[in-house]
Amino acid sequence: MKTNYEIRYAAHPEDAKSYDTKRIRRDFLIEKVFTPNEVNMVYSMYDRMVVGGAMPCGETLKLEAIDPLKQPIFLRNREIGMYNVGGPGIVKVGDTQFELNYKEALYLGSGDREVYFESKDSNNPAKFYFNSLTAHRNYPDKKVTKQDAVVAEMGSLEGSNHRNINKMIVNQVLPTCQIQMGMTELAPGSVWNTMPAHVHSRRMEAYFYFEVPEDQAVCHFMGEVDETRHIWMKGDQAVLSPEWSIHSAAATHNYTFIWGMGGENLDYGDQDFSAITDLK
Ligand SMILES: O=C[C@H](O)[C@@H](O)CC(=O)C(=O)O
Ligand SMILES: [Zn+2]
Repeated sequence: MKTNYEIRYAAHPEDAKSYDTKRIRRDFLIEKVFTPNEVNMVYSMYDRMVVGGAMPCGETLKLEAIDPLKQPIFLRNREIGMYNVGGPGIVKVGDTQFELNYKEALYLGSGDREVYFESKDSNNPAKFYFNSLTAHRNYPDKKVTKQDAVVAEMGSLEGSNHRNINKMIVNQVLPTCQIQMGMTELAPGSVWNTMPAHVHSRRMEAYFYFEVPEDQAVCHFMGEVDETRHIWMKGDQAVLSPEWSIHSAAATHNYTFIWGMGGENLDYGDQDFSAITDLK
């Protein structure tokens, strides 16, 4: 197995205004989340969230304590939330193991346990997408499925944004230090997420898009309300959303995405919305 990581620094919104396409993509887009038998991580300076993916194809992959942590064990000072977006998989943590099927989630609290990822069938590999944030106390590990979710049905087909927001690793379901994660599924015919758009300067966020057909694309919008930019994305890619940025997308097909947040509070509803007609 191999672990790859990179550090991403945070940007001032005044500076980000002048970024060209290449720079926006380099700083915010995470193109390669999954590579067979590798663990990929981006250590972001936005609330020190680590965004990554593990795709075991016959090998057992370890969640290694990458150098920027300066810790011997990944979970020593961190909690992690993850989703399996591939075939049936197993996550081993200490003496316990969790079976995660498609779209099932797992929260692991901080503490000195090693984490290993496995697939049940290397021909149909599991793909674990994860977000990790610093944590200064332990909360119990918990597998979370859609049955446990707090579901918000939003939008309409007429508005091209009919979707279910499945709030899964959130404070109504289980205690966490910082992380709040969920999965939003768009109905066929709907392509817009998070419109009207919002910001929450109390929390940063990461989006991971999947269930996007190979020949289709997602146009993710970011930036300040009156200074937006876009990033064209494919399926199985993630994007960082600074605390000053909107985060919304339209695609050429319906899709599903996983959102994860960290920062000042655990209040999902603490969002500052802007009128659709105020976007520039
Ligand atoms: O702060 C919350 C996040 O941006 C998402 O949960 C929004 C979302 O899934 C949607 O409206 O489709
Ligand atoms: Zn948000």
